[in-house]
Amino acid sequence: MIEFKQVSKTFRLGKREVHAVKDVSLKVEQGDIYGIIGFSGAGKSTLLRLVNLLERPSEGSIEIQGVNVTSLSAKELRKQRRNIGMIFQNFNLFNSRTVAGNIAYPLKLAGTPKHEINTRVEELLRFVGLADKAKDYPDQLSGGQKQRVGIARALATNPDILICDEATSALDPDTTADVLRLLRQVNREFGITILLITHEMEVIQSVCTKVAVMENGEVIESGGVFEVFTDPQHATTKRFIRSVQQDLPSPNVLAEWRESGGGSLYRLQFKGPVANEPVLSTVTAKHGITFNIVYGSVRELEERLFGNLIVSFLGDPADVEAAIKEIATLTDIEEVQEIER
Ligand SMILES: Nc1ncnc2c1ncn2[C@@H]1O[C@H](COP(=O)(O)OP(=O)(O)OP(=O)(O)O)[C@@H](O)[C@H]1O
Repeated sequence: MIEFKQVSKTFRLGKREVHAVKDVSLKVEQGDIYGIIGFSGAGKSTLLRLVNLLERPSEGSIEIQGVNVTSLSAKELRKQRRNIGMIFQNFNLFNSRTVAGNIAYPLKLAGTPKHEINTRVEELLRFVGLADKAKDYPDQLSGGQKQRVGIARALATNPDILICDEATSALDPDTTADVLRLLRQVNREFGITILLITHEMEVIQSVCTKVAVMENGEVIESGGVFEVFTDPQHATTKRFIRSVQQDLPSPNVLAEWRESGGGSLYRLQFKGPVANEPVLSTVTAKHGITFNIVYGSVRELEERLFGNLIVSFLGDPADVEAAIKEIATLTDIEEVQEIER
């Protein structure tokens, strides 16, 4: 659907070169909600501008639906752009036009007949839940409503791809959740492929199917959201995941536990169906030991369960060791060493 092939983008600032994107190869499949996450300056916006055809790569190529867009003529580019809807952090609505006028704008540009525009605008207003706001102006709307107008406008020309540039960064958590739900609906009902950039792991966790983590212009890790969340490889990815996942008690609680003579703590991770199985109780009972759950969380990612438990084992040390060995054959287990977060 969208394929980056060894794409680099270098900006020249006088004698200085800024390598905004370095050798990025990524494949966004049809129907994906693909999230690109990274800290400020990682190269996310530049990558979007390359898909959006606002920048040309210094090296490599980008294919959209099998077409190498790096070699298109100006006319072909305009046509291709109509197939890509875009929403923005600051909504980018025309304040002088009504809600209906904003949504109609891209259709007017495309030369759509007036009666068709009216029907389409009504349909889109209903879809985004703003049927009663057609005649309002953007200034009269909340942030979440403005972004709904942005989404309706982006969908007006029936694009195959929707690009979201930090689309929820200016919204509060509840409104963010509403807008993300709407994006999921756009993806499911219309089969639109979504490519989004964000610096918030919550967004990736709640809506994306795939994720790429960027740092210093490079993609340092990518894959299915469940896989990346449950088995992150890179320190930066782990940092992002920690921002949404309370997977350890606070340092104070851990210190208190150790000071009160609490034994070694182990972290168990359960992924997918095994999360439902009583691994701990079965194995500890078999070895004649007991366990204490000190901390725990179970979350759902991409409709799969992912559990994280911090436990201590009580019993004869040899039995505890044997039980831990057996648990390790069934799921991930490691001793909790660190107190620092
Ligand atoms: N037009 C430009 N000219 C020169 N340098 C640029 C240009 N656009 C981006 N850069 C540089 O490229 C690097 C990547 O910037 P980019 O905006 O893509 O990062 P980002 O991950 O989107 O960051 P943010 O989240 O802050 O928007 C930065 O060092 C930035 O200063």
